[in-house]
Amino acid sequence: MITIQDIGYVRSGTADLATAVGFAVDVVGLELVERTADRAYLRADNRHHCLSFVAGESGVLASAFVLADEDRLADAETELEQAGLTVTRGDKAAAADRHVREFIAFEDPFGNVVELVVDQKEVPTPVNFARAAGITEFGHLCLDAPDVRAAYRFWTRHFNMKVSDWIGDVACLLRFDPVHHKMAVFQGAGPGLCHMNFQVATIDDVMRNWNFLRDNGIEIEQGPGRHPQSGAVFLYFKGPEGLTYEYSYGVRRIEDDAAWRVRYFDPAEPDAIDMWRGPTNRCASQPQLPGLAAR
Ligand SMILES: O=C(O)c1cccc(O)c1O
Ligand SMILES: [Fe+2]
Repeated sequence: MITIQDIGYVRSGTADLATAVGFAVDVVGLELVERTADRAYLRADNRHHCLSFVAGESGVLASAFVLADEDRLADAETELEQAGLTVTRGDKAAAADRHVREFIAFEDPFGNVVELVVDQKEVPTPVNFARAAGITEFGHLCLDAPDVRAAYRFWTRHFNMKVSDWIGDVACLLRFDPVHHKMAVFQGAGPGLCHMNFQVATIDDVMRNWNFLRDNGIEIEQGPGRHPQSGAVFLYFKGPEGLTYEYSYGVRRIEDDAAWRVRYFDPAEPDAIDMWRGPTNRCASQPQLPGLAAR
């Protein structure tokens, strides 16, 4: 069993570094920590970064989770290899590029590249947010997979993940600490990053951000709404090259693990992911729950 302590970062390729960084800073509100000719690192909390852009082909390169130490990393490598996966060890330069001490990489059964890292650099300086979006932290990441049930089996068999809620067989919300989910899998045609989430401090931040995004002509994909699963008030919007961002406030915590009963929501219901039944504007690259076809 591989014990994940936290989510680490999303690493994304971009064909237009300046535009990707401009959006992450000026629109999302993240702090630009470091920028070179072909790299940019952005942060939302005390992690050195939770999002990095690499100049080149656009598209997600990896999603990272944090393990406790190098012995756990070695055990993870063994377990994944025994499960038949190909695992590669990052060399010193690659680790430095990720601001971690050590890492391994593998592809999940659907081709999502996952990195398991040890000692992600912590930056104690308060985050110098580019915009007062109210961000408190990198909240969760959501991967795509064609078979969400199989993804659930993979992530719960080899990792300390538990399902918190299902949305039919099209979405699975997973936890590894008291937060309702820091990882999710949504049905998609192939591998991919469905979205990355940032928690904001208040419901007012969600609504202020909504107005800010609309005033600036940003494509709102869905929300403001309230997820019936985590209870969070959310807003999805689209960044350059199809990267979907989510702000949310008020995610539920599951303090009594043993007492939690997994729930199974019907994706055909109009309130499957938004109890307010608000409009949606999701496009082909996004998971489209059957009940949410453009209304
Ligand atoms: O927060 C949630 O419950 C949630 C539900 C459906 C889809 C999501 O992205 C979520 O974050
Ligand atoms: Fe989400």
